[in-house]
Amino acid sequence: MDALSTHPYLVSVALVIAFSIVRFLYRGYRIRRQFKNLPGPPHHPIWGHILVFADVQETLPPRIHPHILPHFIQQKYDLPPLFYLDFWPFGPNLCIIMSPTLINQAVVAPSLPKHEQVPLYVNPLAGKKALISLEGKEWKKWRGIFNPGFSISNMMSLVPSIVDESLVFVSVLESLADSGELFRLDERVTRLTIDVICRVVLTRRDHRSNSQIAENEIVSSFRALVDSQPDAQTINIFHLYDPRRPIKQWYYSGRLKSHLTRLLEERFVTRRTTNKKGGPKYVIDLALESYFAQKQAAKSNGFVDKDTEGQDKMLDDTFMEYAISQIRIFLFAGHDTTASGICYAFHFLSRHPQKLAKIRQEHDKVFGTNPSDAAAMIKELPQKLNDLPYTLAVIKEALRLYPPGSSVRAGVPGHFIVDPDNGEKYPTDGFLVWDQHLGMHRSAELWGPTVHEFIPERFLNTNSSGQQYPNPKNAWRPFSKGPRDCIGQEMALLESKIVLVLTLRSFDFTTVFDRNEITKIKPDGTEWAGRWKSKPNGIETLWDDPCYAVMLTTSHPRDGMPTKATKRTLG
Ligand code: HEM
Repeated sequence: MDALSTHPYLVSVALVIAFSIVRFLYRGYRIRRQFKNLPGPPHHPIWGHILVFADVQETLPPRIHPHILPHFIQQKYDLPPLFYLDFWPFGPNLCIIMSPTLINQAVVAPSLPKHEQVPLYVNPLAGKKALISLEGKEWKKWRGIFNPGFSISNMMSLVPSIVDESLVFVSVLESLADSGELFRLDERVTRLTIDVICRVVLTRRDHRSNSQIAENEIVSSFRALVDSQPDAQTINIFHLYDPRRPIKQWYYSGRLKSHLTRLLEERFVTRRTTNKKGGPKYVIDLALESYFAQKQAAKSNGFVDKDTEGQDKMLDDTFMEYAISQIRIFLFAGHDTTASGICYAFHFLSRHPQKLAKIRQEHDKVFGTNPSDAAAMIKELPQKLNDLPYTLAVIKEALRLYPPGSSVRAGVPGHFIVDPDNGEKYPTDGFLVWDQHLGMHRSAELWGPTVHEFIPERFLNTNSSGQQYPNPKNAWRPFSKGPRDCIGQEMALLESKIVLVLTLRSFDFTTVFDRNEITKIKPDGTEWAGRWKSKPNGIETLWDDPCYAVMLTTSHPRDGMPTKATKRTLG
């Protein structure tokens, strides 16, 4: 009797396995072959670029953020500003672009669709309707609805609210300075940025989230969700495929949704009575106005939306679903990005006393020499924030050296990136096209020999010819460029300016990376403790700085930037 008739199931299973292996190998062969004539590091017929990645990582300190690696790969193999990396089967294959002219052909005109990795990562945190992963008409409609709230003119009207939240941060710093303790600056600033987002987007004075001084249901559910994301730097499959994760995410997502629903309903009822004419408009109020205006316009054109027909005077389910997703994405995309920029501004200034003196002088000039006058002045005349070119240059330089994020797109069949200098065409189909902000910001070819130095002056006098420090066109792009650029960029810049003005003249900051000291930091709700593991290479700095960016769900300064604050005595 043959095997087929005695063990039919076993034979079938064996055939399926054999077929899958052949398919896997054939796929691998085709993918590896794709790289034959593409620019990139030396390519191995079996390992692709996996060993290149491991080799370069070996020369770097622990836990560096993955978006720093392509820069070092490019340096080691002297690669052009567009190159490919083959990580199959461990991840999508990459088309890495570090040139403004080339990347604009993927994110500006045209703007390619987001890569499938974006919703995969974002949806558990923000739901399926978040702007960052929507496409086409749906994205356009909802971006249009939320744009007015984030416009610079509306943000200016919300400056007093941002100042109020920042003053809480100042009082937190005062008590930390009084105690003399070491604390994680990143955590304190992150709580501030969460409070600012909640305030600006959603809540009035009486509904402040106050996460800087107490626990808050929305903030704790949101942070539990963020913490539930898998650690991108582990290959431990028990962690990566932890079956408890979806349950945790479902639970916290549900809690967040019910809190936000209640707040939105309250806000809907009170907004007509509390919104003064010409007064500040919270982002959600303006979104509601745009939404109802769009609905009205559609109705006038004879279009009836069956799902929301008859709900003109109430919050309909469609608005609720999208609004909740947007609030969640604003919290997610806006909190630690802004915090990282502010922290690095503090850090670089503390390492460059002359630049610190220069920014303090600017604040004295615009707000007078008594630091405690500044808050009231900003509230009364928010336009004064436009008179701070050096402060803006400091923030831009901090975001240049450590951009918190980047942008990833899906290559499409038939779309090639064309090098205008030589007409060379580069395929995008099948690749994750990576708008590599850090690589671009750290390119000596673009920024000159001082590329790794903290020189805010490079963003001043951009019109003068023969500049000492080049500031190449479109090469500064922490917020990305094109139609899918960051909706919250004006808010992030305004908030950063306010925080620097309210703190720099009152405090000195020193970062401390002595391991013995770091272990003494009081528990602060963060996951840093126990995350540090020295590497055999003994390297603990990057670009001569221990405070490099690491990955903890998103980009953060290493160890949360352990800092000591001291009060300044003004003479
Ligand atoms: C320094 C602070 C910030 C940085 C560096 C930053 C960076 C970015 C980048 C690079 C993108 C493009 C992402 C992509 O293409 O996938 C983006 C998009 C986005 N950002 Fe920000 N962001 C910051 C602050 C904020 C704030 C404060 C908010 C809101 C409160 C926000 C909300 C968003 C949203 C909703 C998108 C998606 C926009 C769309 O696809 O239409 N961001 N941000």
